[in-house]
Amino acid sequence: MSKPLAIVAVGGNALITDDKHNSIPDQYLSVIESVSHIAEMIEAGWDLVVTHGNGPQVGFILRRSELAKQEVAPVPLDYAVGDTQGAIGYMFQKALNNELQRRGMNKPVVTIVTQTLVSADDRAFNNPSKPIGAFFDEATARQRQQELNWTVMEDAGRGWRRTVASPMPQEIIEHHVIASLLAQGCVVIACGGGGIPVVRDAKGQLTGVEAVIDKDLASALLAQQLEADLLLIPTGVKQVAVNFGQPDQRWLSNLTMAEAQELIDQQQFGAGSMLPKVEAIMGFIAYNQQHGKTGRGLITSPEAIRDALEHKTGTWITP
Ligand SMILES: NC(=O)OP(=O)(O)O
Repeated sequence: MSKPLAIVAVGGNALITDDKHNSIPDQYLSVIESVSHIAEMIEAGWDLVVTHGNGPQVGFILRRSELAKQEVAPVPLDYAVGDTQGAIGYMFQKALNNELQRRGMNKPVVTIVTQTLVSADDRAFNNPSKPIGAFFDEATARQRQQELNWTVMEDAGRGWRRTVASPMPQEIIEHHVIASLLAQGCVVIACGGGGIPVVRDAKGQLTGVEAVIDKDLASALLAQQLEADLLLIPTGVKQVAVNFGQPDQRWLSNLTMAEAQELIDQQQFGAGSMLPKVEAIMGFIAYNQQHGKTGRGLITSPEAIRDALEHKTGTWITP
């Protein structure tokens, strides 16, 4: 009997504990911490694809490129996404290799440069809404907007950031390769930063485009294409809450699709924080409902994954 398959989608922000700890070695320490929980799932019998965000990191690459523009040619955004797939994938690959070896598990780990198909007509290209890079105060963000032609926005109460276009993912181009590697017993790291956004012309040729895809949406699409049993989105809290941060805050163990939609309509989930996670999982569940599949969705913190899989905590989203 084949093992159950989980897609685990780790956020790029989760690798950066605060703005004083955003160096590559600091990020690697965060990766080491998160892979210990991921390795527990592998030990418990799951096949795994680890996907990851790249919001802060891709912004850092663009900023380095901007600062060095007198000396070296700039990095186009699709290549910057590719750069983050390599660098963050390397962190997860190395840390997972070491953690599995420490646990006596001989399992290959591999990172796949992943392209994600988007539509050239996606209206997101006219409305840059994906925050990337560092957080600033409003005055600094506005200054960069004027001087460097950035688009900027306030990000979920945490500060101001640069924004780029974030079109809807339509297809994970390499999903058959990922499935084949899973069948060979590999742990696969894929869809980094939501995948490198590409468009396909009438002759089937792919061209990279300047955007950053939401990693939760790309992970949900990959979960559909691989017919995964679980889409797991680790985040900063053990459970989703209603009235988050208020005296009447209430943690949720289970959310049906109808309940989740009602809470979205009540604007209970923050744009750019819990909302995209809930919506991504709802998209996965809706696809499963339409196609007679049973895959489920779970939101919890990395350290609570084991308990959440035993339904002791976490928020499960179900039909
Ligand atoms: N690409 C992406 O969604 O990255 P973050 O999760 O880091 O924002």
